[in-house]
Amino acid sequence: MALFHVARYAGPEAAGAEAEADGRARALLERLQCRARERQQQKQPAQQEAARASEAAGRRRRRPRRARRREGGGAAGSPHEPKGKRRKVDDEDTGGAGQGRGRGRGIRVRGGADAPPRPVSRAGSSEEAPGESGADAEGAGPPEDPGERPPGEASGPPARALLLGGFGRNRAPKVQPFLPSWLAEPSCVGKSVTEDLVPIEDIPEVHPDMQKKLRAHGISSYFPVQAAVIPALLESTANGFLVARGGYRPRDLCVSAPTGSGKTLAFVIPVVQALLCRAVCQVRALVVLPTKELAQQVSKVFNSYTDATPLRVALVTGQKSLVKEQESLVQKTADGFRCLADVVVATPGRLVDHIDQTPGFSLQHLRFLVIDEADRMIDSMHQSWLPRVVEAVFRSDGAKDHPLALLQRRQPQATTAASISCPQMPLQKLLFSATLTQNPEKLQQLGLYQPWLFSTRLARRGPRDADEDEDGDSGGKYAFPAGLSHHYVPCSLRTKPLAVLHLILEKNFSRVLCFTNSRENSHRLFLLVQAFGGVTAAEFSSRCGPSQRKVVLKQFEQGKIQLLISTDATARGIDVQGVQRVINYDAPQYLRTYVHRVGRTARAGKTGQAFTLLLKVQERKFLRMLAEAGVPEMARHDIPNEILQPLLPQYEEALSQLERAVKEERRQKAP
Ligand SMILES: Nc1ncnc2c1ncn2[C@@H]1O[C@H](COP(=O)(O)OP(=O)(O)OP(=O)(O)O)[C@@H](O)[C@H]1O
Repeated sequence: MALFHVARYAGPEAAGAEAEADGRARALLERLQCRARERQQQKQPAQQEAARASEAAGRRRRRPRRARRREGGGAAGSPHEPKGKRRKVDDEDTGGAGQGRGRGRGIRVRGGADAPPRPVSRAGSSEEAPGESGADAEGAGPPEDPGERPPGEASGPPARALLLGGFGRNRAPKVQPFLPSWLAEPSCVGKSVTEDLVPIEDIPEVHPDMQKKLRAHGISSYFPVQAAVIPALLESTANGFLVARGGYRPRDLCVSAPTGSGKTLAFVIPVVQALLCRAVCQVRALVVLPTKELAQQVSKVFNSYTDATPLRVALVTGQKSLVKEQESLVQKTADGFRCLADVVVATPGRLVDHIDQTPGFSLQHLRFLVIDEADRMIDSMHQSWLPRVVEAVFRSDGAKDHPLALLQRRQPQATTAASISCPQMPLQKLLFSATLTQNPEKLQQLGLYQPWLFSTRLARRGPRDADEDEDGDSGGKYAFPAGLSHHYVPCSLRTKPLAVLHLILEKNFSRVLCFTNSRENSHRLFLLVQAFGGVTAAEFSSRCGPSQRKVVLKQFEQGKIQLLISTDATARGIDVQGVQRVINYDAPQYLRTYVHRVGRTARAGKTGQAFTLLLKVQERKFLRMLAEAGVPEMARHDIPNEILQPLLPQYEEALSQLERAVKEERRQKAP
């Protein structure tokens, strides 16, 4: 854009000869340019300072405001213009130099190459911010007569000129995510439950009586996770469970190992052994699990290792009435209450009910808090069960002047000479899962003390990786049982049930656990399979009552049910012997769900197969998710239409039966 208009200067002098005027104008122009340069050089330090300030202010300003200023304004007298600046412009306007001075300063910059054109006279005053260099204005648009530049002046901005702008947001420096060292450098646990076995006698810390019990249960060697965790846990109870070694608080343990790798015994054995030396029955170990069935399974394992000992195990899941459960926890005596359970296995909701409503139920002597399926339990933290437990553990009985008040448990604080001079029973948290989160933020909710991680998988780079599991994405983060083979079956929505029937009938699959994504899907598939006939099937979901679920699981375990159609209620932890195949009728949305579902087979070193039925639209995403998860190989298993053809007539008949059954159910439900 034009910087100045020589003709306007030429005006008064042009009365005589135009050429003379032209010459004078040029001379004047050169003089002005010289003066401008001189001033520029004099002002350089101040300008640089101001430019820095302006740049900083520019960065703070929001973009639309900047744009407004550029457009409107800066015009002299603009209400947006700072007062000082306006005054300066006014001074210049009245200073007599008029356009000449304006030109001197007019060699100032425009806000940017894309700023809208403005009248020359305003251009001079609108960009009056100190430190702006007019030289750039020349650079911003060609001068009307480039030949009139002073010799040596380049057409581009001079080297020391300051450009307005630089408002572009500077990118914040990238922060490298990092994991706390306990997460980044776990104690590695062997993966193979067939090769990395440790004979029972190689861990002498386990009491001979306990070893005998293990052998009686058919266990001659420890699985890798047990060989790592049992000694670590026993070490923290080496002086009895009341005081940790040296009076120091023991570290909390986190264990991440594949499904079916024996995590349950990894805590049952040391906890039982530690409590065997207790004198008075108190709740010393609390195991919290997400589902009733799982709690029942774990309490069964505790029972099998505590029978013929004075230790008592109570199960509180809501399967029995509150009163019945209360009777298994406490007994009213003449002088108060007597505790009846050393180990309590509970679901979180029912546990809180007992903390609130069971008189005499105390957790003040709790030594071990086991959180099984820990990642799932962290998800249920909104129920606030953990703060309630911790509060109950450190509940004070009042009476500070009581002689035993000194020995009363207090919330742990920093370890100091004073704090260890009066040792108290520690509370140790033990976390177990096949898909333990590595997200430090999530783990922080558990208030772990110097946690120690045992893991079969490689350390992760950063918490970002750890976060991804919730999005269903990961990078080789979970270990799968070695004996598990993964398959997928491409099919359409219509042929999905047929594919299941084909796998069971034609391939002679027995003891199959089939997962759907909702209880409605489970129910309908069950009705359809029943209507089709030839398969002993059952359903397992929240549609069934607890007792019905218990019966179904038992029958499935006994081999009386060929196909168990279930929601994710059985996806975690359930240990049913002899499950040879898992079918994902509905593809799981998240990797964690996949890991747990397929982990119901190929347990304890056995082999198993997992089939996932995939619609065309699901194929790419699902296969990518598993590839990134480190699934060794995903075999494609095509079922050609010709194979399904013979099943079709029976299938069509079953479909119409299903339709009638669904209608009938709706009719019955209708008010
Ligand atoms: N040392 C061992 N030798 C032989 N069998 C074992 C051993 N330890 C555990 N098992 C058996 O392995 C099976 C799986 O164990 P467990 O249920 O503890 O696995 P898990 O790691 O907790 O699996 P999930 O993550 O699915 O809950 C059980 O049937 C158990 O009896």
